[in-house]
Amino acid sequence: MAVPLRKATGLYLADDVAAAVALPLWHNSAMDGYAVRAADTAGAAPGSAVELRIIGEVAAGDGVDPRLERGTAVRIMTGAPVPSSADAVIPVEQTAADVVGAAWAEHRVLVRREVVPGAHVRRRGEDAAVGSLLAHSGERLGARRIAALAAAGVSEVSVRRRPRVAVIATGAELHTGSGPLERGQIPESNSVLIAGLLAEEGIEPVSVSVCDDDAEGFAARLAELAGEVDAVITTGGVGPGLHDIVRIALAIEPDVRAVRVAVKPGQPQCFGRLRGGAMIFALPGNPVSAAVSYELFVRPALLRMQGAGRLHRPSVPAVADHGWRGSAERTQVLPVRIRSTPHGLRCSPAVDARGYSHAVGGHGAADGYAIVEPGRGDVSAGETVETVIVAW
Ligand SMILES: Nc1nc2c(c(=O)[nH]1)N[C@H]1C(S)=C(S)[C@@H](COP(=O)(O)OP(=O)(O)OC[C@H]3O[C@@H](n4cnc5c(N)ncnc54)[C@H](O)[C@@H]3O)O[C@H]1N2
Ligand code: MOO
Repeated sequence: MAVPLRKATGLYLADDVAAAVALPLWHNSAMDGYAVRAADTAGAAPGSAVELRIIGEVAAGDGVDPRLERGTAVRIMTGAPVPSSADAVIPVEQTAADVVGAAWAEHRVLVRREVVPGAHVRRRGEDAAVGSLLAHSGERLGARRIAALAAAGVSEVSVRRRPRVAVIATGAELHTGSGPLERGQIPESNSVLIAGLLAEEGIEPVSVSVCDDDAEGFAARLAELAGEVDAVITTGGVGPGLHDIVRIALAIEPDVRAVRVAVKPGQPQCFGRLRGGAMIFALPGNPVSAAVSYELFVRPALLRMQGAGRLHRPSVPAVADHGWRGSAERTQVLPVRIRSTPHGLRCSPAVDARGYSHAVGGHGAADGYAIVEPGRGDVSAGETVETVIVAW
């Protein structure tokens, strides 16, 4: 879909974008000074100044093109078009004026240094030629890229639309109101987490709801959403428990699989496509498991739906400040605090590595995750691990 450039921040390009005009648009001055013919400054030196006659002035925004004859100069300001008959600019500081004490000359300027052709001239197209590609399909339109396109005369871009996403947190224990917590109740946080993670990607969920462990009500809500949205993200209810209604409701879906992924935390999940058309990402209820699963599986899928060229964040090595217990058979994804030092990144566990799928508090202080491959065993202080920074 085509959108005005100024409304496209955070969206992904559907097409390559070429410069509509050259950058810079025309030869222009890099300095406040005098436009000259470089040849006219031949022999100029501190002891033997060359005098040039001033025939005019060009300020930024002026459309004039004064014609320089031999031995003449034009006052010119930064960004103004260099007269077609000039080939260099001399900064005002490298000249002397015809009035004692004045910075700028009125009629004649004294030049005390030779200049070469092209000096202080920003050449047409030196940054980008007309028609050259400034952005490519699949790239995210950040502020810098948008500014580049605006400068190159682009006013509209073709982008992929953001996916429509619904979020449902499930669990009879979840308390969303402001009243007192009864025994067995906990404040609901997963829908806040998932809606927030979506917002970080620029996606405003079309609906966010919290559902108690009523299997029929959940199935009905899911059927309703399946035809309306591109993806449904649920949390909780995927374990083998008696009340794990998400797993139970999804069992009748032919294109949804219940899996146990080899990641700690985040084992039980259900993924696939609902009969109504939407993708379903049924994440485990433990808050850190839900966050890790979103990062590993949901975020890349949502980026893919938008045609993004980069699906994964870069992983960066960091040295462990403190050791921790590893995970024998599964890939361990450990919330870590990360700090930058003159010798590189350092990391330390933000949670107790022995068990943290529930540790929503420590997870909140994490800057990223350490990704420890299966079979590596415990990580000792001083060892290097790969980390992915998710909040900084
Ligand atoms: N017998 C077994 N029990 C469990 C297994 C297993 O394999 N066998 N797996 C464990 C693992 S690992 C996980 S993860 C969980 C997955 O269970 P569910 O997806 O059914 O999650 P719940 O039981 O609904 O909740 C787990 C935990 O998280 C809290 N929670 C859930 N939703 C929210 C929310 N929206 N906001 C805040 N906190 C939430 C919930 O209170 C539980 O403490 O199963 C294990 N058990
Ligand atoms: O594998 Mo569960 O998702 O740890 O907590």
